[in-house]
Amino acid sequence: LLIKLLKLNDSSKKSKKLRLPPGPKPWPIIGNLLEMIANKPTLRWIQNIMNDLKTEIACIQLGNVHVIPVISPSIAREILMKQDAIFASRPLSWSSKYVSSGYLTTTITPFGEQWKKMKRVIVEELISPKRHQWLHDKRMEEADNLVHYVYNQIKNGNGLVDLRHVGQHYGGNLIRRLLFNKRYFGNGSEDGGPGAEELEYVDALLLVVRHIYAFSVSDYLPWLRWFDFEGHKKILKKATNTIKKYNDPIIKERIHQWRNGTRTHQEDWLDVLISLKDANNNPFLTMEEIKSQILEIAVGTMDNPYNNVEWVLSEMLNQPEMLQKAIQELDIVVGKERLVQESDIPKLNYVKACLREGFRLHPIVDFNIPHVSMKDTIVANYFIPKGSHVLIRRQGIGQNPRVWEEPLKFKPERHLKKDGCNLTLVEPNLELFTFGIGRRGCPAIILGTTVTVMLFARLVHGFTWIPPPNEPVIDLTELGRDTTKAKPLVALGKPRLPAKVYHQLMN
Ligand code: HEM
Repeated sequence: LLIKLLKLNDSSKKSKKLRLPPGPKPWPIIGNLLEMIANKPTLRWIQNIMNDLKTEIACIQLGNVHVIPVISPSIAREILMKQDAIFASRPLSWSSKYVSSGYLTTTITPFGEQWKKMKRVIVEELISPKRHQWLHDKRMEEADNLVHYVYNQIKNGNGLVDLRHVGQHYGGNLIRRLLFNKRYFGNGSEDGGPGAEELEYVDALLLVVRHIYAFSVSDYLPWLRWFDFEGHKKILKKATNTIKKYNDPIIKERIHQWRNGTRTHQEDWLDVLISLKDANNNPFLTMEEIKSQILEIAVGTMDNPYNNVEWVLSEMLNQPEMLQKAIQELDIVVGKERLVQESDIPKLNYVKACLREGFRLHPIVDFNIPHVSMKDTIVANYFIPKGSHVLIRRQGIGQNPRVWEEPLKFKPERHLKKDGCNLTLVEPNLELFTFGIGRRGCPAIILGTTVTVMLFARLVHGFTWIPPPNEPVIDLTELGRDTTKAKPLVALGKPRLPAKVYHQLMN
């Protein structure tokens, strides 16, 4: 025991010699929380601190938590590749516990057996290449509905289309199709658009995304956990309950159908989750696990594709020669007699270069999901205490002037490889941050890529887009509190393929 204590003392002396990354001087107990409260939005406050200190890694103390924002690819690699095992946990917070029904899920669940169990289920059972193939027709159904809906909106209106709305509901439709094999919870809408239920559902999913890691004071001072100063808990409770209001009766009914033998054939992810068995042939997942994992998947798949496509189209409407290049590629690969198919994706390198550029310049949130250090460690010669929350800043990395030439310019060409081989949205060097890497990296690279490319390619190949008359140059201002576009992208659309291509969708 004595030797152990001496060793511990020695290593703690060593680590104390090392400094924490630079950051504002913290107050006792509360750290920099007062500054955080006084400098909303927190994202901009943290960006300003790093800019003022000219640092690529910082330390901001919120209560007793060291928050470590990072904008350097090499430091990100040190954290997510070299020391991946140390940084493989997630924060404990009221919000993540509530949304995951007590950490029963994958993405927001801290490192441990439950996370391992659920991640294995996702990787092996829901998104394996074989399962991806199995779900192909369902994805195509929603890709067709996307074109059908936009076509109807143009035909029945003045040609103006809210492309944020379209992208969000394509994401919502797709995830409901994969999870529950349905587009509508209620009667839906004949033109292919959302009904009142889907509008409520998608709004609730987006509210959860926005508030789950929203820097609530009570998450950093556990003795204040009963308070809800910012109102985040109220919003999260309401949004989570709205999602459950739609999901849970379907899940309950389906479990009942499998148990009483009225359902025997798997059609979607929900059937797969219910049918999993343990070594004794008992259900592998409890009803609570299925409910919370389904909620998390719905939340986690919503935001990236629509945000990426909205920004990329906005940038390209302001630089029509780029839009023309993408259309040219699509016309060469696909022609004008049919719609884009998933099998075209490997050949659409310019299209993928545009989407990569969107992920570099305009990721939906600057902060990646926090990674928590499970022991004291050293990164970039700085001391990182156990329990620190590392926030890889996706936009900080993507716009880092040390890494990218003219970092604020939208230039898809920078991603094109000379050998013309199949470009992907992945960045193994972390010089941009799309799916992450390592133990906590996104397991759904194929699905995420497919959804994003299909949304963009179908919109650009199926329709001609120009800015609306009242906004000849698309306003590229970001919302203050996060990196989404301040104003939804509305553009003037016109079908560009022969009428029969759209009419086939109506039959
Ligand atoms: C374009 C679409 C998508 C993008 C850009 C994306 C990006 C990300 C990112 C950045 C992370 C966090 C990585 C980290 O913590 O270091 C993540 C985690 C995750 N994503 Fe995705 N994602 C996408 C789509 C999806 C889809 C469709 C699913 C469906 C199953 C999914 C499932 C997950 C899961 C389960 C995790 C958590 C992994 C863990 O904590 O172990 N993602 N994703």
